[in-house]
Amino acid sequence: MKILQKKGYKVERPLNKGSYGTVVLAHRLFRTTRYKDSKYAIKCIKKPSPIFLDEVNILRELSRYRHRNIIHFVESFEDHVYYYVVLEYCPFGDLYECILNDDFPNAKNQPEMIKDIFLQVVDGVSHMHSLGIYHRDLKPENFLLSLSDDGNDLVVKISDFGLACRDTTSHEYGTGSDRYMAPEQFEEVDDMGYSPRAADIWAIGICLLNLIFARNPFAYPNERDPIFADYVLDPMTLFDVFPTLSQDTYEVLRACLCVTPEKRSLEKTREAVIAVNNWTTDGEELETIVNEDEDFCPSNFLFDENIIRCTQSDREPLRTPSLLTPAATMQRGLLPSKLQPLSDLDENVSVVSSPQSPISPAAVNTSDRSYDSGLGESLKNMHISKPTPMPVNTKRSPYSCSAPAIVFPNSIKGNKDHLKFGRSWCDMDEEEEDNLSIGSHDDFGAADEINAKDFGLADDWNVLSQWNDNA
Ligand SMILES: Nc1ncnc2c1ncn2[C@@H]1O[C@H](COP(=O)(O)OP(=O)(O)OP(=O)(O)O)[C@@H](O)[C@H]1O
Repeated sequence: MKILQKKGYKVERPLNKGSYGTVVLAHRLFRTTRYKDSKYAIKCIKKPSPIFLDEVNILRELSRYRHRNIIHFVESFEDHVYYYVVLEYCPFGDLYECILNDDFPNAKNQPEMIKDIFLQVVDGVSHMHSLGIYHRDLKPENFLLSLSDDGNDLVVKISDFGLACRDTTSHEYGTGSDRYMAPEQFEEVDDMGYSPRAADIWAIGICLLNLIFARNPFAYPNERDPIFADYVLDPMTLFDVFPTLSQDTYEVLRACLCVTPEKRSLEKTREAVIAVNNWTTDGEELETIVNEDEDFCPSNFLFDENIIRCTQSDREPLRTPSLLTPAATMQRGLLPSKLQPLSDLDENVSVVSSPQSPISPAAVNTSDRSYDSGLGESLKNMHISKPTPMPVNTKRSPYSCSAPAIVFPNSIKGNKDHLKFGRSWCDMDEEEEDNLSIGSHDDFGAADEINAKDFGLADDWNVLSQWNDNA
């Protein structure tokens, strides 16, 4: 019995690959009141999984409220190889891809778009926090994009709750993704733990910079990263890292990227976002022109095929796989095999980097967390020497240059060895001979063979295919 077919799903194609498995697009073979949509995303998580049960429990709770900015969970089941998590399908992929593909009109010509997206992120995070749920891995890959029911609005959905927790104080350090982690979350400084709520607020501040500049400010939030060290001394050094950063944007960052966790506030962040007129200083003229000519309309943007590329299965794998900490994964024999292909990140980074962002492939060592945030490499390529630390209160240092390109190193997930996997919710009787159907049909019903290699989606999909062959 093929479990997906038995459950009423037919797999169309892989969508993307995360750290714990492959996400596929499936359509419903038959509709009922429960399954109103024709298409669903199914996250296939290879067993054993240290995150599955927590993720499903949290998704289940969140889905009771059907908040528009939180991904909707439909159901979960399993067979002997995989756990399956069925989610609403977000046809426009994730924010990471949009940023890298330059699908989003940048900050200067679509300021309202950035504002709209970011306010939705704030809304989703506020809702989650009001339920006592903290995400701990907020990053552009985990913001999916969909359309409102009337088709007029772009809707952001927060997804991937694999690292979410309910603890108001967490002691799981190094959980999340380096570039998005709050400093107190990155490594243990004292025995006091950290607030996952405040850590989420930091992460969305980094996401805002991604949205506006397609760059990350810090490789990791530690003073070994010279940009972060400068930032701790004086947050205004961000004006050097992002020379066109506007004062309005800086005011938003002051509310969410405070080094002191207690000073971060979602409410203040929201207020500051609402007050933004210009995200960058170089867009003021253009903004006026755009705003005069045309009202902002997300649906125009979304349906323009030349602008947006929806989720494509031929795209590159994710740049931000979330991992268990190396020691924990190796001990458990859980090191995801997709770790090895991460070296291809280097080539892709150079492709997607803007011309003024001279990060060379060699500059980004994804297997080693000791790389710097790229400024040193940038300076080397620009034939100028590395700057000495900036004096406090200097608004512009002599080394103004772009921040490193948005590159996404490994996420490090906390050790969840303690988790046990209950099976009460699943289909215990459907564990044999279950497999994925890999035949797909185009819109006209023509069968189409899926070739995993073409999609660049490595191991899991190959396993699924072989498994299907052997069935
Ligand atoms: N509901 C969905 N609709 C469309 N695409 C989706 C959906 N869910 C996931 N995806 C795609 O699959 C990717 C991986 O999903 P997800 O982040 O849930 O997996 P993961 O294994 O937990 O990844 P991570 O490495 O971030 O921990 C997403 O970034 C997105 O591109």
